[in-house]
Amino acid sequence: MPPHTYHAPLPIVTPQTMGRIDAAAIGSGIEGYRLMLIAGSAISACVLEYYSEAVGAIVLCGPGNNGGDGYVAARYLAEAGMPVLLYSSIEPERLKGDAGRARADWSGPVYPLEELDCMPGYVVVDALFGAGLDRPIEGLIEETIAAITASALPVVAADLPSGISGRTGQVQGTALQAEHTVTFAALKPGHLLLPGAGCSGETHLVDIGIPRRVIDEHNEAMWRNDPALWGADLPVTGAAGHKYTRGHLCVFSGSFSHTGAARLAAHSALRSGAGLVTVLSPSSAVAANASHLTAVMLRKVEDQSDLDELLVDQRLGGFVLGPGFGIGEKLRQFALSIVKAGRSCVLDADGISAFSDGPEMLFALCRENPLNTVLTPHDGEFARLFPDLHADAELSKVDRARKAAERANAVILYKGADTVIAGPDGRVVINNNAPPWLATAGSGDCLAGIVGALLVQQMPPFEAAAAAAFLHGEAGKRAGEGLIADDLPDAIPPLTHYQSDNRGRG
Ligand SMILES: NC(=O)C1=CN([C@@H]2O[C@H](COP(=O)(O)OP(=O)(O)OC[C@H]3O[C@@H](n4cnc5c(N)ncnc54)[C@H](OP(=O)(O)O)[C@@H]3O)[C@@H](O)[C@H]2O)[C@H](O)CC1
Ligand SMILES: [K+]
Repeated sequence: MPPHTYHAPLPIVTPQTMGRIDAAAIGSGIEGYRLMLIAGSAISACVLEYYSEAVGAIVLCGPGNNGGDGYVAARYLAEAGMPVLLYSSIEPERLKGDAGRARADWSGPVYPLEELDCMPGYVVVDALFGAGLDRPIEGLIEETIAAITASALPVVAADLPSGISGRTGQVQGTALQAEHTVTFAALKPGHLLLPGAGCSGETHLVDIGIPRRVIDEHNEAMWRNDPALWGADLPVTGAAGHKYTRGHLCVFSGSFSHTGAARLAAHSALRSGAGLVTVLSPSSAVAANASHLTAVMLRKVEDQSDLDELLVDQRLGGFVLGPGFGIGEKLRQFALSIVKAGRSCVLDADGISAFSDGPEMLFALCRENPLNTVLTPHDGEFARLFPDLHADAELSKVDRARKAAERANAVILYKGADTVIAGPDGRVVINNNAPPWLATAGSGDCLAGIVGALLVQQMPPFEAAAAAAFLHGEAGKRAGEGLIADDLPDAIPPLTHYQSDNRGRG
């Protein structure tokens, strides 16, 4: 298969920055109302494409420019011959600026929201709130959302489903569930972070005429995960390559009854291109591991002196520590000596929980040996390691991951259906290719193995973590619904499929 050529990764911006982008575009001579006309026409086009059989459209307009988009969409839908019923949450005379102009250009009746009747066969256009939502929805609009939800009418949202914070993806009081969301110029975190991602349905990103240059000037170092970000950093196996040039990864096994996790990670690592993979096993588990391993090698590592001996071999480029290992002093000492030795280290599962009571020494060592460590917490593990960040309701998952990466001096791969990867330098990607059935026992062990494999193949850790999350998602899709973790390693796609020359990298 030929390598993909990607133009550019999709930037993600917060609604606050989007406001600045709008202002900059308008300041450079682009007329604001023109942006609204294109936005409204895109919403109308979405309705006509997906709901051409609808009896009509119920358009709900709010107090700001999101409502303005609704008036424009209503006009285009009516011009296309679709019956339109338009309801406003405020007296229409109060609309100002571009939204006021959009209202003036709408020649049909405007009904107060109180009169809304969710008639069967209609499609709802939600233009109540977009980027400007800044507090919980209550009162009449809350009741309206409840009525639409109860009616099960399909919803097309303008910019964001009303009630979803574009910055955090969190529900502000209550929120509409859209089948389609039409957004403008750039994705917002709320389209990709849960629960906003789920409420958005299918998200359509529309170019409304804001130059890419203006968006790039306001970039927040945040992208949707995409091979365009890391395709050029994927390891290339040249004709002269041999197994040592492809890196040697070691994966620690747990004790006798906890060996499967390490083997899943090890198998995934080999499938992700590591030249050699060795499972490091305590004596009690050597027999159990030996009976299951073929291409993966096996070595006894019982205690610190065994590990010290191993660390003398510079060819052992990286370690995966945590899956099935057990929480305790042994894990902490192993982790600290690996990081101290300047080796790549993926700390997963118990490898994270073991530091709940005092991660400072680990974080300090990571500072001395930057670009070596990747932490892969799920939400519970994140809460154990960064309780203050986890408890801060003001922070989005992106904010939490960023602050954690900065504090830990390590790459944070914050797992979930909306996995966020953050580097200590502030870069962030949000991954959105994981199918729901990827959430299965052992899936995280496979992911840790993929990260480790890419690290020992000399991929920089932020790119390695982002690529691993993406490959893991693709493997989940390839293995299909009903997969178990044992299926995942063999479903990892070939890396060459995603190699690129990175022309799009900004
Ligand atoms: N991105 C683009 O390029 C374009 C986007 N457009 C659309 O414009 C909106 C953003 O418009 P804005 O007017 O800034 O904000 P909203 O329409 O989302 O909200 C309007 C006001 O609503 C009030 N508010 C906020 N939360 C609540 C709440 N929970 N209950 C009641 N009222 C609420 C708030 O005003 P206050 O004075 O009451 O504080 C908001 O200011 C964007 O999403 C796009 O759809 C343009 O079309 C141009 C191109
Ligand atoms: K909306």
